[in-house]
Amino acid sequence: MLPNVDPTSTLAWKELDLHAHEMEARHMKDLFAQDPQRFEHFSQTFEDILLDYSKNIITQETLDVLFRLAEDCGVKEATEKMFSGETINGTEGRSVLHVALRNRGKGKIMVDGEDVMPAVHDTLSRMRQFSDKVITGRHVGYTGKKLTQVVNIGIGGSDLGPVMVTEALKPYWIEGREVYFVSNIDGTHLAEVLKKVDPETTLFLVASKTFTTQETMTNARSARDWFYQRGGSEQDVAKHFAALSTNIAGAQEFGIDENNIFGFWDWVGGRYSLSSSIGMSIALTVGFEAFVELLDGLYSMDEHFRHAPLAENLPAKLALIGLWYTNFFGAETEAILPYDQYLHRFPAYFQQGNMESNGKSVDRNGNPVTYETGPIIWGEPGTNGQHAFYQLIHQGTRIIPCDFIAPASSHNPIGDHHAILLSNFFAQTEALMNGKTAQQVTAELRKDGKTDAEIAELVPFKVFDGNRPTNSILVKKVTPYVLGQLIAMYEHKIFVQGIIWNIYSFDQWGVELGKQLAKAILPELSSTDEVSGHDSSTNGLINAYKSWR
Ligand SMILES: O=P(O)(O)OC[C@H]1O[C@](O)(CO)[C@@H](O)[C@@H]1O
Repeated sequence: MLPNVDPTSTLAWKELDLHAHEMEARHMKDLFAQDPQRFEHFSQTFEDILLDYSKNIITQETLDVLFRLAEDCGVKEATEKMFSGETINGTEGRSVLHVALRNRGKGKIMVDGEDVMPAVHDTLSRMRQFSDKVITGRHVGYTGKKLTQVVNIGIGGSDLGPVMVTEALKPYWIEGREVYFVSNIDGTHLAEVLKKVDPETTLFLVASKTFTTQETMTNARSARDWFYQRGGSEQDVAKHFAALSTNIAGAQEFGIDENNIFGFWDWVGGRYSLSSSIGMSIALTVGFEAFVELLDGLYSMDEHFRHAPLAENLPAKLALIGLWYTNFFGAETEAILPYDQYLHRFPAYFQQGNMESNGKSVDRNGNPVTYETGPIIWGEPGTNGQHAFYQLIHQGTRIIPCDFIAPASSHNPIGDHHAILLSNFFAQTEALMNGKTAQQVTAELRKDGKTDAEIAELVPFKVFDGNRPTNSILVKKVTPYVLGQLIAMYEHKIFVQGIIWNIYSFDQWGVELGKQLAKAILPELSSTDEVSGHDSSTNGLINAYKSWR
């Protein structure tokens, strides 16, 4: 059982409430002026990752009380429970053990009295054999050609992780390999991918934890039909289709050869599954060695998270700083802004990771929470975002804490591109923190030869209040290892926040209602009768669709 503490009942929460009122009146500029060593005091390096959290509206006192809140809510105790396989996913009665998938240590991890590590190692070794065979051409297609194209069919956690990682690790792709992803039920997604691949050289991965997800199964069946229409036979499915799933029977029923079924376990949440067999598309694209480096990175951050005290714990710090704004400053959203084109799906990946985990309004006792929980997560790579939505971050009415992420070294050191990119990163966080005063604006306008009247008119529009919080995450280079560390850092951030908010972070009941209703509506779309059983808006939309199609 997880600790069960209403965070608002703790002294720390009450102190934070009062302290936030004081801090609202402070400007980060002054905090920097008062402490010339603020960067040293509010930054931490872990291996090749530097987290600078000095540009936040915090003092050491803020952090101390936040750490106390985490202690009072049992974060450390809960962490141990997760790592030791306790049933912490209360509403589904499951352990939460994505950390076992990348446990590179020798320790056992027990679930219901059984060590899960032998099965994890066994699956990894089957994945290694299979990916090696496909890459080297020892597993070939039905006409004897090498399978150089991979199409991963999956959605949500069975798609976003592999998409994000394969994109992030593009510089590590094995030459000649191609990977495509089909997730949306919109036939366009599948059709456009199928235009690019050749049935003789394509390996389809049906990635679904449950092997029942409507979108995935529909896409998989259509892909198999396409394969048949282009000369593949039922026997050939064994060469061209593999399944990544906990539902072995379902995969067999689909016709997938048991040698091509790579299982995982119900204690792996979909959105935490990229290091399970769901990562097969990653291994097939960058090779198994690089996949193992990714696992090593995940493991190193898991170990750091598990053992470092809260005051030296990167995921815990990110979690607490985020919670500070969500619960005490009214922040509704958080932006993740990678200054690395390869990381362009990182925000989308953690949009699911965070919002599906902590988008909850009932606590672990089943009572409505009286405080805000998971923020809205969004983001785009810099510098594109600068020319799109940064205006609102700088001068809008809302506070939007932002994480800026960048590598010091680019995989593509063309001319001065990387220096320009990083100058923008540094400039943005500086501008968001410092802002620009009316005096500064006035002086600039005067220099430009504006009259006093013009200056008076323009100043209000050109002032930046600043005091907009950012975390800067600078890494040496985005390698598979560092990427693994970044992923685990954000995963554990989500975990810490969920524990403090006293919610269950590893279920997702909120996605069920829409699925149920869609199933009920589907037959109504093909009937000729006018639909009248819904509210007038839903009836009206369905009937308009039927008359227009
Ligand atoms: O891997 P599956 O079982 O197809 O599920 C896909 C996704 O659907 C969800 O259950 C939400 O609808 C996610 O949690 C999951 O990642």
